[in-house]
Amino acid sequence: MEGVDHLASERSRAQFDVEEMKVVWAGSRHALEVSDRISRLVASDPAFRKDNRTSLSRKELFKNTLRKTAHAWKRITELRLSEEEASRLRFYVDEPAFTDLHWGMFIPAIKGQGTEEQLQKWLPLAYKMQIIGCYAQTELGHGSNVQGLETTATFDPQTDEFIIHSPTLTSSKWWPGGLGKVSTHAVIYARLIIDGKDYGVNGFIVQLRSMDDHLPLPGITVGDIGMKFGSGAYNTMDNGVLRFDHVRIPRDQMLMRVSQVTREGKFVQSNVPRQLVYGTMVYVRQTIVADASCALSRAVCIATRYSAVRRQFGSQNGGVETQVIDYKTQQSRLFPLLASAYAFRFVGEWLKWLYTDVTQRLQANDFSTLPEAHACTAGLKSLTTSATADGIEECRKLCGGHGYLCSSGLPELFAVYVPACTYEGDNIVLLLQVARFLMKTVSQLGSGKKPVGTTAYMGRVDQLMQCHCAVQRAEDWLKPSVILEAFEARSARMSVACAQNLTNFANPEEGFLELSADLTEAAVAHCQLIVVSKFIEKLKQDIPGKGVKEQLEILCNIYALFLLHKHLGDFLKTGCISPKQASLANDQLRSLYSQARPNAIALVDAFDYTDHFLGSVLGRYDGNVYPKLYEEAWKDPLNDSVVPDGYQEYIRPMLKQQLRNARL
Ligand SMILES: CCCCCCCC/C=C\CCC/C=C/C(=O)SCCNC(=O)CCNC(=O)[C@H](O)C(C)(C)COP(=O)(O)OP(=O)(O)OC[C@H]1O[C@@H](n2cnc3c(N)ncnc32)[C@H](O)[C@@H]1OP(=O)(O)O
Ligand SMILES: Cc1cc2nc3c(=O)[nH]c(=O)nc-3n(C[C@H](O)[C@H](O)[C@H](O)COP(=O)(O)OP(=O)(O)OC[C@H]3O[C@@H](n4cnc5c(N)ncnc54)[C@H](O)[C@@H]3O)c2cc1C
Repeated sequence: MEGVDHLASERSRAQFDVEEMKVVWAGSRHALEVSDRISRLVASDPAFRKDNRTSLSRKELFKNTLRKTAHAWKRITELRLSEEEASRLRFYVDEPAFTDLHWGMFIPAIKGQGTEEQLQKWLPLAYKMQIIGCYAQTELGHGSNVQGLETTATFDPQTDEFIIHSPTLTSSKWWPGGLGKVSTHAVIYARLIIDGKDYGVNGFIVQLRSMDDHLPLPGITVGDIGMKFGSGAYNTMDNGVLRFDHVRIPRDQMLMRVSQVTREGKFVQSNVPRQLVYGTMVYVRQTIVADASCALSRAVCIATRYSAVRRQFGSQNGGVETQVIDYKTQQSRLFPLLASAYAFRFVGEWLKWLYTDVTQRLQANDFSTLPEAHACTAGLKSLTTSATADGIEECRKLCGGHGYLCSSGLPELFAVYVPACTYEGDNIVLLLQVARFLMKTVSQLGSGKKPVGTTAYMGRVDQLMQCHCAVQRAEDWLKPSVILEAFEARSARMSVACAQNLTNFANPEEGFLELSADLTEAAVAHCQLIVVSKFIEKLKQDIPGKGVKEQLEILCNIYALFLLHKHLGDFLKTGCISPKQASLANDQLRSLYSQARPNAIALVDAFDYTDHFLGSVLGRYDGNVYPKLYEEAWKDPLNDSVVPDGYQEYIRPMLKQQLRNARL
């Protein structure tokens, strides 16, 4: 029935103030106001319609994206939206586009690695979109191994230029989003060669296309790399291929904050660490963690609403059947994902703070927290994107058969999201970076250098190697100190075990390769500890609103105990908890699911997603699923005609043949 809220009774069961929870989710009252206003603006604009994406051809899809991005830019300028509002608008338009890379990587790369003069020259053009840029680092032959990039930038002292060249097929730039068909400029990464000497990989601004007719400039070959996973999905993006044939750029187009090349061709290293060349990746990894909570919460919102609408079995005396959300198995799959969405939100907030802090320190030439910022952004990007990709797929299964329909919104969400496990650093490669950081931390424990920040707990390693979990009753698992100690002990013991195993190898690098699977598990344990501890820290804040803090406490405990249950092997093997304590944790978890149940719909309402953004018949706010699913099916282009195209050509002759055979 149109206009009826089928989930009203669910909403009336909520034991907390949903409006206040919306503020917590958004981060502040101001952020909620902006987000709410902009999401409605997008939802009410027919130009941002997105329900036809899966039936468009690649060319139509791409042109449609160009139209939407142009319209979005028009609205941003007409309404004089602030940077915050404009970024929310792009978010709610919900279509991967070249603008993500222009605003998300090209501009940050110039900001982070350019000199003051370079910022003055390039940023105004980029901010007004008078140039459009992308981030061209990865090549056909190398992505993870940035030091293995082959593109060269050779300094020519005669002309005061760099000659950018792709010496091999594998040196072709491959993957950069926005490169294939749109970008006029790119920040490219190439080996700096002066007088035959290789100074490693640096960033350069290169113009790719003519500002008059958009044709590639001389010496440049550029195009799209082809269709990607899923229909619609990430195919709105023109991931590209790019080759240079001795393309000349002025010397001042090398990004020179980290190192400089003088007019005489002298290489000068600033007093900033070389790793700052990788700075844009640190920035983007941090935004990807925040984005993980958005993608996961979206899938969870769909699966939770649908689980409350869907009924199967359990009818007594002809009464209504059981809502599938009331099955404990459904709860044990769904509620940890709901809790994870909140956990990732808060760790994302914290990571943003850490990033801002490290940026301010870098400006004051304090580089001391850079290794930790790198380890945290790399590790949390890996942890949250892997969990989110798996979580979206689990939500699809939680919706049964209907979850497999594009109209559920889940297949496209999954297809758009999964590459997050690969881009901005393959998730395993990033965990190995965390593992290196942990092994370094452990190796320095006796040296008097006290671990700080997220590894501060390692400073109590002696105690953590000995401690015994104090849990005697299931309720003991609700104490934050008990949870923290278990996670700290598990992480410390796994790292120490790896460090000890490494000493069995004469060559530490060989040992690192041999033990790399164990090392990634230690890294995961450390990253999960960070997420759990940041959730617990969040709960120490003053959180207004009836019942809001209580609900968050329930979710925090679900998140921690679910992880404990999932990684029981780690906790038992390291002797952090006993089998009896593991079973008490499981009892507590079941009880927490029951406490979360009446609040589940309100907890997903707190994400404040419009139906337009969710793009899901199953996740509709009003729960009016069946008539809309039915309606949606008839909109499929296959249903444009009753008898399909191809009947005369293929079906009819086959049927006739069968008829003839039968008569024989
Ligand atoms: C609508 C919502 C929008 C949300 C957000 C939108 C933004 C757009 C988002 C998505 C669109 C997709 C865009 C995708 C873009 C890309 O994929 S760009 C390409 C990204 N590529 C990678 O991530 C490559 C991964 N590889 C690396 O990062 C590195 O090469 C490496 C794996 C770290 C290894 O590097 P290397 O071999 O050079 O280094 P090591 O020898 O291991 O380490 C040397 C020391 O340096 C330290 N280090 C390494 N990296 C960093 C860093 N980034 N910062 C600081 N320090 C770093 C490392 O720890 C070593 O330190 P040590 O010597 O003290 O041990
Ligand atoms: C949708 C999408 C958008 C992208 N956008 C951009 C962009 O805008 N700009 C850009 O420059 N790039 C972009 N990329 C490229 C992306 O950053 C790389 O694909 C990514 O960094 C992974 O590198 P790779 O492809 O070389 O993987 P590989 O490193 O070749 O990975 C292959 C396998 O090898 C494993 N492996 C690799 N090294 C190790 C190791 N040391 N130890 C153990 N296992 C290892 C990995 O775990 C993986 O299983 C994009 C990629 C995708 C999919």
